[in-house]
Amino acid sequence: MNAVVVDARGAAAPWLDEIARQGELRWRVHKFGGSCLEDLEGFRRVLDILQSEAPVRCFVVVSAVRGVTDALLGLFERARAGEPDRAGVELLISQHTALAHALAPDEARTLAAGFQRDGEELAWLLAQVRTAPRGGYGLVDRIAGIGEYWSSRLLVAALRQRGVEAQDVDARELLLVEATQRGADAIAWDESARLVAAASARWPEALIVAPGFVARSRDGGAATLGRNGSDLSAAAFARLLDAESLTVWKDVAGVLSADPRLIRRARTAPELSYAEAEELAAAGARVLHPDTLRPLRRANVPVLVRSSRDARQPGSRIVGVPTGCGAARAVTLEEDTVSVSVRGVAGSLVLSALERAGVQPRALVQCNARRSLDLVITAADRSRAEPAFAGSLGPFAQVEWRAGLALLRAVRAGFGGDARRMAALYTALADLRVPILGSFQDSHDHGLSVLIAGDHAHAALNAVHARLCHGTAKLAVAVVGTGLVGGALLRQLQQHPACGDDLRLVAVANSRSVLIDAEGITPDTATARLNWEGKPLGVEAAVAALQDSDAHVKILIDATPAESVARRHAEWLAAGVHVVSANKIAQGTSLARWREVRSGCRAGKTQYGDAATVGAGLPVLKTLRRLQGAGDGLLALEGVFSGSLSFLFNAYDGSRPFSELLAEARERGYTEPDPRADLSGGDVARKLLILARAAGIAIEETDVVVQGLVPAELTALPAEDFFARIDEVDAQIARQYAEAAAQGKVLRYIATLDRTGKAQVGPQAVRRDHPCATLSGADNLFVLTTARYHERPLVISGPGAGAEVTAQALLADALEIATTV
Ligand SMILES: NC(=O)C1=CN([C@@H]2O[C@H](COP(=O)(O)OP(=O)(O)OC[C@H]3O[C@@H](n4cnc5c(N)ncnc54)[C@H](O)[C@@H]3O)[C@@H](O)[C@H]2O)C=CC1
Ligand SMILES: N[C@@H](CC=O)C(=O)O
Repeated sequence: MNAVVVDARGAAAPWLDEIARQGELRWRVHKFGGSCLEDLEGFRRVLDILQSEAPVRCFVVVSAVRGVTDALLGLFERARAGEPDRAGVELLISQHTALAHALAPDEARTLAAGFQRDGEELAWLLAQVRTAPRGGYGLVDRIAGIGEYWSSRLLVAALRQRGVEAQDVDARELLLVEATQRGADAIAWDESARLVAAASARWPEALIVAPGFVARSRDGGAATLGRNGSDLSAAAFARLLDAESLTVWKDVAGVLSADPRLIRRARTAPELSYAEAEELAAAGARVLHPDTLRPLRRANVPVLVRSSRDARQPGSRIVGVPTGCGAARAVTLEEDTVSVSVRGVAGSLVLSALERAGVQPRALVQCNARRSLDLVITAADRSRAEPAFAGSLGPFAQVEWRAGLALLRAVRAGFGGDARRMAALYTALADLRVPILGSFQDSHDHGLSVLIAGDHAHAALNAVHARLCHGTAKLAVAVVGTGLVGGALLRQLQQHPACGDDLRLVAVANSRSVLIDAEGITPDTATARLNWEGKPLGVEAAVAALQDSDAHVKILIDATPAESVARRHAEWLAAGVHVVSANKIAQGTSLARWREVRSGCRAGKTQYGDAATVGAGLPVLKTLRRLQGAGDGLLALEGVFSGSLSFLFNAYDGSRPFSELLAEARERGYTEPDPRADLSGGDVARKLLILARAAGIAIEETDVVVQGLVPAELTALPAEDFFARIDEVDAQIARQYAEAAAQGKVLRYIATLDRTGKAQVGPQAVRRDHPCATLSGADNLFVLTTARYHERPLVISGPGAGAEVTAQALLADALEIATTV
């Protein structure tokens, strides 16, 4: 079956039919720059990447080995100066021969012989340079392109050595260029398309490798595509092959949100539009040349920019309509600029004067009504612009210059129309007390530029980048525990609209490993990445990641049952990290530990989110605290505080063993990781202690009378042995149930507390119409009698266990802290 090919260019493109006839599989084009092929290790990384691509149809475009094109141009210049450098030629031959021996021993001799032959030809060409017409420049394309041929041959041989079917093709037989044009405009698209279609019909189902940078001019001579020409070659092949994608492999992780030399925390922009990427390129970001993007944009071929040094990273994706969060894709800074304000003449006159002087304005605002034009040019261009104005603007023009400025640009489509984003930019500058001397929205609305004094430039870039590109960095979160509750939390985080923007997940940990990513972890991928990339660093590493983060609010979420994690809560709180916990140990064990948490909060001016620890997020603690705050003291508290025990006793009627119901409660995620924590009454006792202390009743663990359901001899057994003897629990429950039934009652696991601190938890036989007897599922019940809720108590009831409700309590606590800090 033939693939249906739609010509995204909207023009007739007969060659596409030919490509389509060759089968359903679309090509993926890969481009490896010299930085990827810098040495043996670089080649090996490239080979690994390509091996993992099979069996997709790959068309690979390669640059010369790093430094080789410059070396060839150096040889050319020395030849022009009459200093032929035979040793330089030999050096290149031996460099490539060594690579051949290491990468493809089976074909090394043939490759070496080829390099030697080409080397002889190179030496001959260099010898002709001095006497050749046009100062030898007619030969430079033949000389400069040799490196690409050599690296493509090396790569093919190395692939074959690894058993990958590969074939090299000569790009000079496929890409035709007009000598009079430059960049993408130079490519003779229709003729090149016919050549590619005809050649590709003969290509086997193999990986094809072509040298980048080189092409053929219409007169049949060798041509090259200029500096960074390999990127353009790859873009041209991607368009001509109607490729599924073009991946440009570099030594950086993608398109960065700022110049990494200025912003240490510059991060990879996950997605950009072609226009945004072009805007960045025009603003000087060394990503992809706009010439590379233009043909792809027209053909709508997605471009991936990835690092061959870390092929696991997804890199940046450049597409027609990007999605994703983040207020700006990137922030750029042009230093050494000057502003010029011209009044009293038509703007068109000013612009043509600049054009004649060869000066490209970096930003401009025209006000027709006031016949004024404000524009920004580079300081270097001023020496050409000033005389041009003097000669052509006439006597009425008022020209005002201001030097020592910098142009800071936030790149993102629609930025200038989004009040929230603009406000974020202005606020970042206002916080630094940096005056905005002018603001310029580009005509295509791909971003907004502001003009500031040059001496503020770096601080301003930092602040704007932190505010716009790092999410708003309002809230950084570390999640410890990725089990039932932690897993549900990660899913909820993924769905939350603030995620990735205002809220950044910087660390995830479980009992085995920790994953840190200051740029933000996509919650969806967190567990997979933790398993794959995590390191056994301990929870402290997650806390350090929070502390390193530039977010305004840093929150550690504890979704573990671990004592070792709970033990550190107070310390982290004191160090400025807010803690949100489902883990009840820090507040529900000794009074001293509860007090440490309180003093941690005071010392670090931090908050402790504990809604999940009682009633799985039912608004019990919050209500109790509000009553306390208003002077309404607790007189008594009674109810069912365990979701799992509620479920067990609501369902138990003697027809199924208690242990069978326990298995179901575990399956539903109601029990503690070790269900004996529930059956022993320990979990309920912890909740009672947390509630009592929140109500100002400072009782100790030993003050709670606990009657459990686990026979004493089973409490200390390893879990496996306990489950092997679970029928002993069944027998005990069956007995207690029968005794209660004989009195016309049912069993419920009830907690009680009075204002004197008398506290107990345990099974009770209650009448069938008792409020605790009328619950269903895993519902909890909290009956609060207070000074003001005296005649009729305040009752809170609802699901008291389960991963989803518990996770939402954690998330809600974290968001509440973020908004109240
Ligand atoms: N299941 C429920 O309905 C509710 C549970 N909770 C509490 O939530 C917490 C988690 O419960 P589940 O998710 O059911 O447990 P789980 O056993 O499914 O998951 C526990 C997670 O914590 C990690 N962990 C254990 N020790 C650790 C350590 N020392 N350092 C780092 N990570 C460690 C484990 O690797 C695992 O990822 C418990 O404290 C539980 O009491 C609170 C309210 C309701
Ligand atoms: N295991 C607990 C879960 C919530 O804390 C319970 O059963 O209530």
